[in-house]
Amino acid sequence: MLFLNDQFESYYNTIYGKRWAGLRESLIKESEPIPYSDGLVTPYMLDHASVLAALSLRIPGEGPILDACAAPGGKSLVIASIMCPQSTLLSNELSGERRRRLVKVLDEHLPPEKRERVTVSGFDAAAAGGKKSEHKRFAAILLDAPCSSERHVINNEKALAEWTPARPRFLAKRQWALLSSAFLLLQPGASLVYATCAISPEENDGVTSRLVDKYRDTVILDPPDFSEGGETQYGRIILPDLCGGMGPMYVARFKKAFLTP
Ligand SMILES: C[S@@+](CC[C@H](N)C(=O)[O-])C[C@H]1O[C@@H](n2cnc3c(N)ncnc32)[C@H](O)[C@@H]1O
Repeated sequence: MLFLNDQFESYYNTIYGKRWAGLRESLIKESEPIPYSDGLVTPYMLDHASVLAALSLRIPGEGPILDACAAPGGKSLVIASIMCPQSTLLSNELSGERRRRLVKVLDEHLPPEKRERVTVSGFDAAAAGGKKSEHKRFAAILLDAPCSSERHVINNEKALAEWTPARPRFLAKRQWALLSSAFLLLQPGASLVYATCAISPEENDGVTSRLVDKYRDTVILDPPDFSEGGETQYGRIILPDLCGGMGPMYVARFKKAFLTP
């Protein structure tokens, strides 16, 4: 079934030009998740682009890792499967209902020795940076932020009918609150990955550029290592039209510098 919204078409046509028709078609097709099974008790179905995003996080030798927006838990499983024995993972999710799903996913897929090092919490990750006591707490942070999710919107009649350009604008603001908060929670020298499944650059690079501008003395851009997709100004984006149906997935990676006195 093909749904249409003129504002949506015009917004993405302006951004992607001639590429939009093909990209649109690829977003309408169902994604094809594959079983991720490394270090898990039972495989979990994940889009390969999500695996690449989670694997982008530089895993510390020790210390607490935060998955700031974790439900339903696919990326937490990937991180838990590769984290070092001296590390713990805090899988955080604001929504109570989604948090219950997260716990179930972790319980079902992680072996006991990994599961006992993963804790689930439910704080507002956008507000956590406002607490000085939380600053520099984490040795690595994954922020897989709530986003435009155009692949969902384009396939959902109601969501598409309700779409206006205010949606990416609103979500970019929400992502900025989350990203700037996450940066404060990060230890000097630690790795931060900001990922979304949005194709709107107002989110993605638009949000990353605010971090780079605001913390220019302490943010170090650390582009992700994977080669899938294309480079953007600050990160990489995997789009389904040119990546065999994978994605969308935008990934930017940063390190926090040690400030010299
Ligand atoms: C893109 S989804 C995360 C997907 C997840 N990382 C995975 O791989 O399965 C974003 C999640 O962030 C949660 N969220 C939204 N705002 C939040 C906030 N302020 N603090 C914590 N979680 C939040 C949403 O409820 C949603 O479950």
